[in-house]
Amino acid sequence: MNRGVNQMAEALSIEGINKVFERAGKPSVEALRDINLTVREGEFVSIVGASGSGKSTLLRIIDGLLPASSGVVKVSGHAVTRPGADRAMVFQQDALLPWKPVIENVAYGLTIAGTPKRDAHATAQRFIDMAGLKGFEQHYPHQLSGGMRQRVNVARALAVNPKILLLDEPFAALDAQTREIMQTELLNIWQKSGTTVLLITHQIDEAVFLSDRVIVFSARPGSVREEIPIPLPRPRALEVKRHEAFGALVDRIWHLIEHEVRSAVADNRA
Ligand SMILES: Nc1ncnc2c1ncn2[C@@H]1O[C@H](COP(=O)(O)OP(=O)(O)OP(=O)(O)O)[C@@H](O)[C@H]1O
Repeated sequence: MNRGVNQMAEALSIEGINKVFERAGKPSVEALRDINLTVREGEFVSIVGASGSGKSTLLRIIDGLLPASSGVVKVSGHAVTRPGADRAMVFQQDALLPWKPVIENVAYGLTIAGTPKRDAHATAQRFIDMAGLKGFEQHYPHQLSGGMRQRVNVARALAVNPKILLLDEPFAALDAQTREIMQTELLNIWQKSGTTVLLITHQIDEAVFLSDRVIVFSARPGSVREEIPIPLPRPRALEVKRHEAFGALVDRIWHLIEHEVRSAVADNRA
């Protein structure tokens, strides 16, 4: 498998998405305003923005878990109306089945879709190997570290061969060192699988390290404030974080959202 073959083809197209949450007896909440964004096949794109700027809401709309108030999301040209096998989501919280070993957790999406067990396990094994979990096939989630469990989650999401992998702060619960290791693991898996990735993160350095492009959201209602291309060469190793160009990109993005992050923090304190 190699990435970048179809870099010109659009994997995801978000067209004029608005989202207003109506609340009985309370003022409605405008979460997203006129979001327009396209992601090419094999591209790695991150969204950063202040807390409450609608990032998770957008990911849930893309996944088909939540309807938009207006606008359309298309995956490979087809409008999204509900969750589907062309999208897979990984959340911050562990979503593994505690009573199933790693191999069955990774194969789970395939078996419920009717894939014969032998084939499902063969595919699962491929992604277990890719995620560096060889030897842990028969371990149960409680026998794994937090970082390993998140790797199982990523392997499970990729095993169903989604067009797009949606990652909602997947490493937020991990300590700083494990998080950095997971970032490189994710890059390795992404390079090998060729999947299109849309990642939400609060960590600007994580977004810069991983992405081809970083989308900066304004404060609520969330809208695309700026798109920053990340021209750092690939493959990337953690050393790239020490380069001047890396620091300059992180600074630029931080300056774009600093004011909004500060006001979101002040709101939460009030
Ligand atoms: N079901 C809901 N009903 C009402 N308001 C909601 C609902 N879900 C989200 N919101 C509001 O929509 C806004 C956007 O929330 P969302 O969780 O998408 O932001 P976020 O950028 O992902 O935040 P964070 O970075 O803190 O996770 C917030 O003000 C939130 O309170």
